[in-house]
Amino acid sequence: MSPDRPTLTATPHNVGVDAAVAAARRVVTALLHAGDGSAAAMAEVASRLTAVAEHLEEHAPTRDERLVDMWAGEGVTRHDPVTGPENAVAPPLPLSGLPDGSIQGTVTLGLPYQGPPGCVHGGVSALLLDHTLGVANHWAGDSGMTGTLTLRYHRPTPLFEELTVRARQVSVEGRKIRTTGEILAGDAVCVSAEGLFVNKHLPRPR
Ligand SMILES: CCCCCCCCCCCCCC(=O)SCCNC(=O)CCNC(=O)[C@H](O)C(C)(C)COP(=O)(O)OP(=O)(O)OC[C@H]1O[C@@H](n2cnc3c(N)ncnc32)[C@H](O)[C@@H]1OP(=O)(O)O
Repeated sequence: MSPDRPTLTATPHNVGVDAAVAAARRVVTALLHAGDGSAAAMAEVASRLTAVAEHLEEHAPTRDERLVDMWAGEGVTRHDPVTGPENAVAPPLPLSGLPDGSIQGTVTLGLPYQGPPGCVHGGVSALLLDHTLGVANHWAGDSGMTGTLTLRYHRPTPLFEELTVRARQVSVEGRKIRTTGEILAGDAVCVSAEGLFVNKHLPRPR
């Protein structure tokens, strides 16, 4: 971690659930690459994946226990669908704080995130931006829930290329927090976002 670029999201471990989740992401991508035309023995693949799921389910805590556990830490989240190392849905997108108060991260998205041919799904872009704007608010000190998120899709966002996702808090007026952000491919802005967050927090499960 660079001292002038603090990491604002959980760092994945190479062991335990994080390592298993990294393998699961690889499986999701490999399945999509394989498709119906694959020569792989899909019935055997399905059987082995089902056995893995059953093993995990057998050894999991209850859902309520897990919810408490997920929210027990006071720092960054490990389970969210954008940055979380224990969430196989997350690409993941690691985020760092910049000296000017903004935050930024880079990510390369593959086939699981496709919308138009060869390009990122617009809803996935919205997910990345909503979360990044939210983390920018935490980093700035005033945070809340998304009230309104306005997106402009300037040009198709490419898969398989490094994207930069960045955001900054713009103003705080009473409970209303305004935040902006962008997704860029190289120097080109693909998607820009304006968010109106309202300072309100749901209680953590206990
Ligand atoms: C472990 C630590 C973790 C740290 C890192 C984690 C990072 C996580 C990042 C996660 C990121 C992901 C984030 C997520 O996924 S958040 C999940 C998605 N968002 C929601 O589910 C929110 C659902 N809505 C609500 O809960 C409430 O309606 C909110 C909270 C929005 C308002 O609440 P409340 O009912 O109490 O508000 P109020 O009526 O007293 O009005 C107050 C003021 O606000 C104005 N207003 C109200 N609504 C809207 C609106 N929709 N747009 C624009 N403005 C709105 C209103 O006019 C008034 O202004 P004024 O009249 O005073 O001028």
